[in-house]
Amino acid sequence: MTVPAILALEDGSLFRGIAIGATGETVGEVVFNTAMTGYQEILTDPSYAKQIVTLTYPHIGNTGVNPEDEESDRVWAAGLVIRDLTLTVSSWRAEQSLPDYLKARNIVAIADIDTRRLTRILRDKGAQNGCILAGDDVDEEKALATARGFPGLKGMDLAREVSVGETYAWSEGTWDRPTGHRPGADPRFHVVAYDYGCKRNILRMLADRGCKLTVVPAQTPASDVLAMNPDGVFLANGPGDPEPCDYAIAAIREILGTGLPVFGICLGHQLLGLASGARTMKMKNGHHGANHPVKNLEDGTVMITSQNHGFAVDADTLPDNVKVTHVSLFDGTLQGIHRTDVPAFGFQGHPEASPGPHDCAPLFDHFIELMEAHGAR
Ligand SMILES: NC(=O)CC[C@H](N)C(=O)O
Repeated sequence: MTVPAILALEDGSLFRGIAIGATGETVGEVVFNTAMTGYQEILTDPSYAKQIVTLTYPHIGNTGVNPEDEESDRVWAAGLVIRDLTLTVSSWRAEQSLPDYLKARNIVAIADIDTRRLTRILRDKGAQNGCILAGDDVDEEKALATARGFPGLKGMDLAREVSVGETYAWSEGTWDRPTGHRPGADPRFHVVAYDYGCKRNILRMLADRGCKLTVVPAQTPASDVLAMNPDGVFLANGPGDPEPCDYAIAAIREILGTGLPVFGICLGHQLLGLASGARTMKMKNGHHGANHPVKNLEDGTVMITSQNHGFAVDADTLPDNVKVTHVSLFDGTLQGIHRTDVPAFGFQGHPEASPGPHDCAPLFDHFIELMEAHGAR
């Protein structure tokens, strides 16, 4: 027995399909992600809070779900939109199938819709607010009104909502441990990581490189972080608009003033830009995928990167002490910055991948080099 579901966009577009997760209602900004793998990592990435994710890859569910692929302790995406759900994999135990995973976590999701048509609308008009209703009595007018009632992500501070409540220690590494360091054994650096919505693979990749991590809530004052005597400070990815996160911008500015090495990823990179005096802006489409080419302006090389952002640092607002290190070859937007006066840098993409290619892993090594140089002084 299939259960009906509808997706309504604020522009009035309607899509009729079937429910593959929980029944009920969800609302958020609808974005499309072009990655061909990694739906579980995408769903559990806290950066997707209040976003409904459309996967452009048409056939989803083939690989089931498993505990190793969780990027946080829950699903953060507000909903899921797919073309075609794999229903034929009979070998999955119930807890390993995508629909059961979504139902157990109360995530509303829709399948059997024309995701190409949806993606074209999002590409032409930019990210749209939308609503999925799933159940036997779905009401189109209600879905449309709910979509139009969503205020949009601009101006929304979500980092403080998704962040951890308590400080905790992290020492687990990745499964393949490319650097040969045994995570947790004889750490060389103490890194304090601001959790604005941190993905676990970032922490693992730092642990691989000899970092002992203390993960702190988004609103932790700089003085508390400095009292932990870190060798470097990491600024995590996270959801929402960076601009209203005034507590984070103030803390980062104070930390930058001490000359400690600082590394920011995605939201962390945007906050580093704001703390350095630049502005951020909302993009028309944003970048969500695992195949985005990014050029390193220092050596001319191109990396294929994993991306998930809807805001960006505005390249026209950079102060003199911030240089551009990377740009997107899709749309020319700013992808990386480095401060010229202090050892601080940020990257807009997701060098930890999960999902995605590993081309950007050397960015983690650069943070280690900055901490080595800082300690040697
Ligand atoms: N992955 C992230 O950290 C996303 C950053 C920010 N929320 C954006 O959409 O641009």
